[in-house]
Amino acid sequence: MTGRIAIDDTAPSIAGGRAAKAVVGEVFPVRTVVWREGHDAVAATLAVRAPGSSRLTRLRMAPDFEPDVFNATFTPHLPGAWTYRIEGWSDPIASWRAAVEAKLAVGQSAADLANDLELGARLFERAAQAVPKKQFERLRAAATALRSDEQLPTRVAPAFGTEIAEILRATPLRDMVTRGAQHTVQVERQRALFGSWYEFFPRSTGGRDAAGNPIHGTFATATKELPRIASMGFDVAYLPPIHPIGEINRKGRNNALAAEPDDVGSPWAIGSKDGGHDAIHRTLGTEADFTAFVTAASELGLEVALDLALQCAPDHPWVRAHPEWFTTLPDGTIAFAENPPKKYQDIYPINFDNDPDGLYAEVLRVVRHWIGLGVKIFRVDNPHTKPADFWEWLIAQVRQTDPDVIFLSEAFTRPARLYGLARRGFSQSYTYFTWRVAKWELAEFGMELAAKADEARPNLFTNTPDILHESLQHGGPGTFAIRAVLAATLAPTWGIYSGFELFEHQAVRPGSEEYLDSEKYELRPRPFAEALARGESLEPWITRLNEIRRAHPALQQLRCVHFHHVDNDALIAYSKIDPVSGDAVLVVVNLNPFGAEQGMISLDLPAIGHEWYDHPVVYDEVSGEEYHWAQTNYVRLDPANAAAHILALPPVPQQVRAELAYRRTFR
Ligand SMILES: O=P(O)(O)O[C@H]1O[C@H](CO)[C@@H](O[C@H]2O[C@H](CO)[C@@H](O)[C@H](O)[C@H]2O)[C@H](O)[C@H]1O
Repeated sequence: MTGRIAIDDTAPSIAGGRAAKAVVGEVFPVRTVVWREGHDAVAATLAVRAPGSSRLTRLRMAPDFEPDVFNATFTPHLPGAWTYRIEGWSDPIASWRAAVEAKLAVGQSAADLANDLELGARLFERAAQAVPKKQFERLRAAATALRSDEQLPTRVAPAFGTEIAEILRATPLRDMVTRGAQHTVQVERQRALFGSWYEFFPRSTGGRDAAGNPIHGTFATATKELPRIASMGFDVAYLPPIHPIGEINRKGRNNALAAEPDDVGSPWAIGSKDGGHDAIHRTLGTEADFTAFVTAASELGLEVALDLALQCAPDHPWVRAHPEWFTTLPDGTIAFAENPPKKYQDIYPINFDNDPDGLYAEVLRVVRHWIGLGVKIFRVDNPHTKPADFWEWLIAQVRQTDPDVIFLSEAFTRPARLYGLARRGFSQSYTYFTWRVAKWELAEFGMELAAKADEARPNLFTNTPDILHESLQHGGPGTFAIRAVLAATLAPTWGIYSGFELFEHQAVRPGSEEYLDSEKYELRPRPFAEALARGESLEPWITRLNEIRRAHPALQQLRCVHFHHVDNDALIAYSKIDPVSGDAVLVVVNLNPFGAEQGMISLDLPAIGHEWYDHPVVYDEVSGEEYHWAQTNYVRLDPANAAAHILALPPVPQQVRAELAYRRTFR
C-alpha cells in the first residue's frame, strides 16, 4: 500500500492474500519493515481486530536489533477470522529528542537551541491534546519547562524523563500515519495445533474364533479398544473409511487384483449396493452404533476422526446415478485411479469438472451428514488428486456453519501441493517425516516446520497403513522408540498407526514400504494385552511421551524450535519454548537404535532465555534424574535404557519470552 511512510515485508503475509494460521491461545508473532526518507524517527503499530468486532486493538511494535524492523505478538482468545494491519508513522517527538540529545552532546547552548526548544514545547502541547487530564498536565509542564528561563539541563529534564516516555509509549504523537494492507489469520480451536492421533481399523477389533480365524469387528468391539487408546494418552481416534466396500474389482490380500470370496476388501474402495459415502458398512453396525461409539470415545476424552476419501468403487451408487461425475473413456469404460506409481484398480477417480455444482453440493451434504453424527475431524485422503479450488470452497463452506471442524490433508507428494492445500484452508497436513531419518535431515525438516508455521501445521505420523519405512523394517524396537520420541516432540501433533506399539515391521517384499499381510486388505486382530504383559510393547513409552507432552506447553508449540550443536551425528538436540508460560524443554535423542552414543552438547543458552554463563538445573522427564548443566555438557544415551533425554529447563524469564518468539519465528 502506498503512503507517506513506507511499510514493507510484513510477515506473516500468505500468498494470494490468504489467511495465516493460529489457534486460540497461541502467541502469534508479526514482523514488519517501516522506513522513511532522511533521519526522522519512525515507529510501527500493530492494529488487530477480533472476528465480529468493530474495535481495533493497537499494539506498539518493538524495534528489532535490525534497523527499520519492528515486531509484536498478539494472542487470539477466540476462533474465527482475525485481521491485522500495520500502521507506520513518523514519530516527531523521538526525532526531536534525538536531534536535541546530539546537539547537547556537542555542547550547544540554550541560544543555539532556541528553535529546538520552542519546537519541542509545541510538540508536547500537541501530544497533550490526546491524553487523560493527569497526563495532560505532565505534558504541559514539559512544554512549560522547555520555554522557561532555567538552565538548559533543567529545561529539558521533564521532556527527557521516564514518566513522559511512559505516557508517550501508551499514547504516542503520530504523524503521517500510513495504513498497511490488511492480513487475515484464521484462528482455530487448539486441537488443530496440538494432539496425539491413533489410527485403527474398527473391523480388526473382533478378535478370533476358536479356530483362530479373525472375526469381523463392529463399533461395539471397537468401543472396547478405546480405553487402551485413551490410557496411552491419545486425543484422536482416526478411523479409515467405515462405508460399504465395493464388490466389483475388490482387491484381495496383499493387494491381489482378484479377491477370494471371504476377502474383506480395501475400505478406501467406497460404495456398493449397500450405499456410498453417507452409509456405514453393514457389519460394523448402524448409525446408532456409530454415534454410540463417538459418544463412548468422547467420554474417554477422545475425538473421532473420519476418513474423507472422494473416490468410488465401480458399484458405488454415484456411478449409476451420476455418470457425469466420472470420466468415461472412448471405449465406454471408466479408468481406475492412480497415484503413480501406485495403482488403485478397485476405485474410480471423480471428475470435478463436468458438474461442479451437483458434485460440490453432494460432497458438502456428505460432510455435513457426518458432522451431524458428531464427527468434527476429517482426514482427507489424497486431496492433491482433486482440484485446489474445490477444497478451498468446501472448507470455507463448512467453516461458516461449523468453525470447529478440522481437516487433515494427506498430501505429501510435492511441497507445492502440501503447502498449497494448507494455504487453501486445511488445518493440518501430513509431512515427509517418515522419510527424514539422518540428523541433518531431521534438523532441516524441523526448521522447515517452524518456518512454515503460519501456513501449514504438521501431523507427524510415525507410520501409516501405506508407509512402513525401511528404518522400521530393519532397525528393531529401538527405532520404534526413536521415531516415537522424534514425532512426539518435534511437532505438537503426532500419530501412530495401530501395530506400531507391537513393533510390526515386516514388509510385503524387499524394497517395499507396504506391510506384509496389510490390514488394508484383511482383518488384523492384535494381541496388545499379551504383548504388554510380556514386556514386548511400546505402550509404556508412548504413554510416557504423551504425559510429557501434556505436562509441557513448550511441546505444544510449533513456532519455537531451536537446534543445538552436538559433536556426534548420532545425537540430535533441540529445544522448544512456550512464550506464554515460559515453559522450556530440551530433547536429546540417540538416533542409533543399536547402541549407546555419547557426545558433548553445546547449549545455545540465549536461545532458551539464559545468559552464556548460567548453569541451568535440568530435570529429565524420562529418567527422573536432575543434572546441573552449563554451556557445554556431556551426554550419553543407551537405547537399552532410554532413547532420549526430555529435559525440563528452567522457565524462560518473562522479559525475553516475546523476543524469543520473534527470533525463533523470523530467523
Ligand atoms: O495414494 P496414497 O499413498 O496417498 O494413499 C491413500 O489413498 C489410497 C487410495 O485411496 C489408499 O489406497 C488403498 O485403497 C485403494 C482403494 O481401495 C487400494 O487400491 C490401495 O491398494 C490401498 O492401498 C491409501 O490407503 C490411502 O492412504
